[in-house]
Order: sequence, then C-alpha cells, then structure tokens
Amino acid sequence: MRERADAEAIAMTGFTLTDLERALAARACASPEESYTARLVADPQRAAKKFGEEAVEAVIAGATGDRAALVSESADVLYHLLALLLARGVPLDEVMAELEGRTGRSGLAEKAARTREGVRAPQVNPSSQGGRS
Ligand SMILES: N=c1c2ncn([C@@H]3O[C@H](COP(=O)(O)OP(=O)(O)OP(=O)(O)O)[C@@H](O)[C@H]3O)c2ncn1[C@@H]1O[C@H](COP(=O)(O)O)[C@@H](O)[C@H]1O
Repeated sequence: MRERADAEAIAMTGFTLTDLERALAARACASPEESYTARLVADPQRAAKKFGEEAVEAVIAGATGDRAALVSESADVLYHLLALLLARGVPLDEVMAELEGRTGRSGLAEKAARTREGVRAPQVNPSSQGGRS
C-alpha cells in the first residue's frame, strides 16, 4: 500500500531533471555566498568529490534497504550529478543522447559482447550511437 501511494505521488509531479538543470544553470552565476550550486560549479573537483560522497550514501541506503534514505540520497545524487555536469560543461541532453543510443540492446548482450581482456567487441546494433564505458 505504501509503495502504491508513493507511486501515485510520483505520478503527480511534473518536475523533471531538465527543470532542475535549468534551475542550477540559473544559480551557477550567483554569488558563492548565496548559492551552494555556484560553489560547486566554480570548483569541479569539489563537485566531483561531493557527487562521490552522495553516491556512497545512496549505496549504503540501497544496501541496507532504508527506503526513505534511498529516496533522499538519490535526490542528492541527482542534484550533485547535474552540478558536476554543469561544472564540466556537459549538457544533460548529451547524457540522455548517450542513453538513447543504448536502447534496443540488452545490457547483458552488451556485457557478453566484451572480450575477456576488456577489449571492446565491434558494435552489432546499428541503431546504437556509441559504446558504453
Ligand atoms: N536540490 C538541491 C540540493 N540537494 C542537496 N543540496 C545541498 O547539498 C549539500 C550537500 O549536503 P551535505 O550534508 O554534504 O552538506 P555540507 O556538509 O554542508 O556540504 P560541504 O560543506 O561538504 O560542501 C547541502 O548543503 C544541501 O542543501 C542541494 N542544493 C540545492 N538544490 C537545488 O538547487 C537550487 C539552487 O540552490 P542554491 O544554488 O543553493 O541557491 C535549490 O533551489 C534546489 O532546487
């Protein structure tokens, strides 16, 4: 029941990562005294470090099965990932295009296509725009 209620609440929000990306871009030029985003964008190394810290916290929440913490930490991860992308001049659209290029091919098929030495086998899906790292 709880999970169904959560799903209904999620369906009601129209807020997207693109909305958040726009909000961060608007804050990036603010004073670092006024904006946490501006601090991160001014210092990509710090943005990367914070992203890593938040990712680890999400890992712990996921491993322990703490649902509320996983939601909260996932929000931190997404925020910090967008801040890192902004700091490094990578538009979210570029990441989405990378993901779109992976559609139509199972992750397991891609994994199986790799050689044991880690050398990438030729891509067999013509719709795929690029490989995975
Ligand atoms: N979504 C977020 C968001 N999520 C997390 N955080 C901040 O991320 C920080 C990380 O949490 P920590 O506990 O690690 O913070 P900390 O220990 O104080 O951080 P450090 O001193 O280690 O850098 C906190 O200060 C949170 O407030 C966020 N800060 C901003 N946003 C969004 O960005 C918008 C602009 O924010 P500002 O740039 O601060 O105006 C906001 O309106 C929000 O929409």
